[in-house]
Amino acid sequence: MDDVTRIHTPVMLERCISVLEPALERPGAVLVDATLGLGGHAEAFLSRFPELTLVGLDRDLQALALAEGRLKPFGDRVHLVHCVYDEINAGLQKLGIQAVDGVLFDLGVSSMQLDRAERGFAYSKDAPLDMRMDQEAPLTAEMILAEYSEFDLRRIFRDYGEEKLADRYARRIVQRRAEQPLVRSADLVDLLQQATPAALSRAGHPAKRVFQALRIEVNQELSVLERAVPAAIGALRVGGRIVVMSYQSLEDRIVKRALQALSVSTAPPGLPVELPQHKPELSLLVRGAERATDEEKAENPRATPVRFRAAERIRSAS
Ligand SMILES: C[S@@+](CC[C@H](N)C(=O)[O-])C[C@H]1O[C@@H](n2cnc3c(N)ncnc32)[C@H](O)[C@@H]1O
Repeated sequence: MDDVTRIHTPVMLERCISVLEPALERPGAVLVDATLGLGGHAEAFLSRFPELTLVGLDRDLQALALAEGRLKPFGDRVHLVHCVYDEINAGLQKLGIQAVDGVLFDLGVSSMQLDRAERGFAYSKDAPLDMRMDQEAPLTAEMILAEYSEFDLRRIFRDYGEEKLADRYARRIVQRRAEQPLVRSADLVDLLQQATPAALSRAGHPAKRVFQALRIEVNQELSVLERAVPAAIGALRVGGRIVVMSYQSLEDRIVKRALQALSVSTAPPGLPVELPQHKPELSLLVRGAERATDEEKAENPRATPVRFRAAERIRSAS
């Protein structure tokens, strides 16, 4: 087993188990781990529910290879699929599975992706500007920095990084690439540090938000998530449950909207009562977004920003 799988502690594991448990006790239950990563959550679920079948999705081939080794002891109870999670239904169809009892999303990058410098996700490690979760995907961070217009760079830094200095950083990148391309993360970090006024350099690392924005753009994370949550809900049988853990507000906003949209009656107010009403398909299991306990945050700093949302499917699509 690779070292990275041994040191990884799954975020809010006991909470995930307690929320999904009522749905997974059914004989023949199927859980989709839509963000398999290193298989930490998956391994715990397979151990806790001896009859459970697990379908693990990931767009990262290295993650799938590591998880495959870790989950080998569970034999044919495990099915791994290399795909983007909005392709959940195609993945299930290939396996001949019509509906599932639970879906778990633990969004973002894995500790392995951050730790392996060559993947280019960490601004603290010099590496090629890659940032692809799927090593077969066509777009890298280097290509974005070389090819996007100043307007588009500013837009992604502002919209995906919530970066106040988006204008300044986009302008500097365009000036710099006219002389020399940006190919390594250290080149970009240097440029951002030099472009940050001293008064602002105390408000966190200047590269943090730009790296987040580039990663989101490279992997089209937000548009994929917008499609994936409704698709996952569509795959749940009635009584099935979904848990989503997000690590930044842009993702959490998408998850919140997707769950809320299906948990309220969608009939516009003021319509005569005899008209057919769209009844809610989901019941929210958590009020707002739950956070990790102080104890868990102290033990596992990755849990600090997590926002946990969950819902149960109470009706099939109308
Ligand atoms: C935070 S890690 C999951 C860790 C996992 N829960 C564990 O306990 O080991 C997130 C994983 O989701 C994968 N991922 C992120 N976005 C994805 C997407 N759109 N489709 C498929 N996998 C995705 C990443 O490649 C990464 O391996």
